[in-house]
Amino acid sequence: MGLLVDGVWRDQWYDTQSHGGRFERDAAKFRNWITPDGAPGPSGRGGFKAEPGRYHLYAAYFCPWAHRTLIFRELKGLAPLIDVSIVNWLMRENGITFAPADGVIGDPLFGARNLYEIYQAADPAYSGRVTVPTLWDKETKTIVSTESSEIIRMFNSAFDGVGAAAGDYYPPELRDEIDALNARIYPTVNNGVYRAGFATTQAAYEEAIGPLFETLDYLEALLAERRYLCGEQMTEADIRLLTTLLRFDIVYVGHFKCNVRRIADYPNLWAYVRDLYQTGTIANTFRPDHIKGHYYQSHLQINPTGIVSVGPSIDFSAPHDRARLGGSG
Ligand SMILES: N[C@@H](CCC(=O)N[C@@H](CS)C(=O)NCC(=O)O)C(=O)O
Repeated sequence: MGLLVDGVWRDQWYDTQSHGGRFERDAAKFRNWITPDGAPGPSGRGGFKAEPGRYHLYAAYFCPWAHRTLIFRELKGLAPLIDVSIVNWLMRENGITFAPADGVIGDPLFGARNLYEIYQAADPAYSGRVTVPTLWDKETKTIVSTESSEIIRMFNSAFDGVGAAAGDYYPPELRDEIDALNARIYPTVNNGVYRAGFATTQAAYEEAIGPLFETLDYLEALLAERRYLCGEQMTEADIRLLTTLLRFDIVYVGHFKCNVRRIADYPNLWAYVRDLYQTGTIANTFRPDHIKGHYYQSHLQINPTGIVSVGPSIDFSAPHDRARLGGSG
């Protein structure tokens, strides 16, 4: 676990001391966009035209942010267009690695052993965190983006003219609603579990736990009436929530102390997770062994023995009965 400083790897855990025990996530530094014609996107520079075979996605099964991109790659049928590497779940002194193991897909471009080598290839003087997902451009030999929320937007539409599957998960008429949901769910739920788990003071932990369960309670009520967060159509907001909910009972309840309630205690949220999990080929992207291995074995500050919990046993393929609320998933 560490970061690059002027292109040199340094093994170092997150600094919470200077923020009153709070975990504060660094903003992603590569923020370019793939667009249909290579014109610049909302941030960064242009020159990244959507073309089959041009881009490579470095992803992880363990990571909720990378998981979003893997799900979008499935939903949009992008596997034939965008190759993928899957990193090892263990994150220790060399950070994220390609150490061979079941489910790991190594780096075909550089034969890298560690993800930081990809960042050094993009910018030999890079300073900052080295994270998954990382989207690489083989043509200009640089990193396009390290921000999952933006990578899924690119995957949603940029490749539509070059062979992506149909489907718009950020349709114009729902954008305001999706943006509002994301604005609440990201800080309190997606990042909220990390703010609880990585807190190093009681106050910082409690500061995260309250809003986390308030939002889950709110979503539970919303999903009594609606099959998906925005109604009958599955959107980006659902996928962003799903990757956190899939990890909740298996790691966040125990490892991150998010144990006021389990997802299994919320009838609507729990059925909703099963519904989404059973949609299309989403289940192919879910590897609970990588997820549990990562959290319990990589965060030795929280779990110094590195022992991985055996339970709980959860059947995500059990019937969900959500089709009664409409929609087609
Ligand atoms: N803003 C990034 C966050 C990605 C992120 O933090 N990924 C974690 C794994 S779950 C990571 O790579 N951590 C390594 C580190 O922080 O050094 C995104 O959403 O794409």
